[in-house]
Amino acid sequence: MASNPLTLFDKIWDAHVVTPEAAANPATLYIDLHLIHEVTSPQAFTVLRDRNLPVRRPDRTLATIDHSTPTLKDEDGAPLYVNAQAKTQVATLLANTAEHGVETHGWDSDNRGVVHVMGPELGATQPGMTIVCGDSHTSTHGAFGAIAFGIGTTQVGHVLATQCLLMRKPKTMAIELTGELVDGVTPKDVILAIIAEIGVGGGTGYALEYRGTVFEEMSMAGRMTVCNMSIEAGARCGLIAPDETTFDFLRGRPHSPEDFDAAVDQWRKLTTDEGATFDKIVRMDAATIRPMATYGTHPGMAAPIDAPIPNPANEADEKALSYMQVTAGQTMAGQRVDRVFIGSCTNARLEDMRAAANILSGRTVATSVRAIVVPGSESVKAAAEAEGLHEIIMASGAEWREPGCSMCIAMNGDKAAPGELVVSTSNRNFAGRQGPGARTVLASPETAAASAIAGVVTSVAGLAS
Ligand SMILES: CC(C)[C@H](C(=O)O)[C@@H](O)C(=O)O
Ligand code: SF4
Repeated sequence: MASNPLTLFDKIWDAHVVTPEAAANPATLYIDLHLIHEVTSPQAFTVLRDRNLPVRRPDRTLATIDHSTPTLKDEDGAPLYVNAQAKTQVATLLANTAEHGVETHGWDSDNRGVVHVMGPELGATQPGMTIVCGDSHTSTHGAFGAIAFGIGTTQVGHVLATQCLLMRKPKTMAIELTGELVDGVTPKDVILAIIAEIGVGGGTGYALEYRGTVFEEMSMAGRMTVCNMSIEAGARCGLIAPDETTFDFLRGRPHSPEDFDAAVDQWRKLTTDEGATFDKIVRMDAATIRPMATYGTHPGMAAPIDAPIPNPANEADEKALSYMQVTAGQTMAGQRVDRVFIGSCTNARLEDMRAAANILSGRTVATSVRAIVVPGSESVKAAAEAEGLHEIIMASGAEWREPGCSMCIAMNGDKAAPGELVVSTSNRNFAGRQGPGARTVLASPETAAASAIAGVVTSVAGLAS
């Protein structure tokens, strides 16, 4: 046992403290990587300009355009912006990053993508780092054993100017999954089950560490899906200790360390020491998890697809069920589907595209359903097309779009109509998230694809072959 056993979170935190926390003030934390996108950066750059400040470390800043970018182009290949505001946002980011010398993946980049898909693909996301972005799903990058969390626009300005952030140290919570997953249960089902168990506020004030064989055996894409939704449990961040799977993923990527083997030697130390204590431990049996779907208006309102929707616990739950047009005792299985969205920083990696294509292959999307498949990045799109996945997807009747946040946030032209039910692989099912009055059901790519075929919510197992 180490003399002073530490959690993974503590090790990374301690290595980045510039000035320690005191009763009166938070710690000053050094930030290794700052990811930026067009929605939360414009004001921050304006502040820099007003104060005549440069970007402190352009080399530790990486930009993309994703939220406001349309997923459709005109005949000449020009993006079909939904409105002038979206176009301006993108133009503003490109101008700001050009002025400050920040590496930017705009329309002309083969690596442009949703920020949380792109960072890892470039190898910019690495174990042991502190990573921030003006975006709540920055927790995704914790999949590599990094402390990664979302910040507000004011803080984006602080980091651009100083490469540091003021922050109080969160408490630590271990999420230990023991036992084996049942066949057909995906990482998305795992994280939806975890949030259903601990609640949308269950992680508030904590950094989560996902532990146990289930996560050790999970692919990087799966780990990113899990860590992505840590924020939906209220947690600041969520992380998984790096291992051979992590190192294999990062080897040879554009931003990976030059002396890779030396880096791996350091990264191997990034585990929670035996005997280290967490402020809280949650234990769950992996074998009890089933394919999940949400039935309400926050990600914690999730249940196995075939299980009865629970009785509302309070007025808010009642309102949520009424918004979703479902009643307690019904199952989500069998609910009529209008749209399917397979995409977002939760589930738009190559593995997710493969999972969707695998279900759609040789089948036809129900005539009553409009399904869109949106790769998370240009690299995912290219890799999927090289495998012919786009052809399988389009042959089923689903649309194959340009990379971006798309219908996850509906600020780019992709949205559902009032009352429509969308089975979505994204991470938020808040009222109106996918368009005013739209009803969102969060699920895995497998479930979303199966539901597109069936025309009703169904797990893959429930799909008549
Ligand atoms: C637009 C952005 C600030 C927002 C976030 O912080 O997460 C978005 O990405 C989301 O998923 O709701
Ligand atoms: S895909 Fe959705 S959750 Fe992810 S960054 Fe974009 S809007 Fe946010």
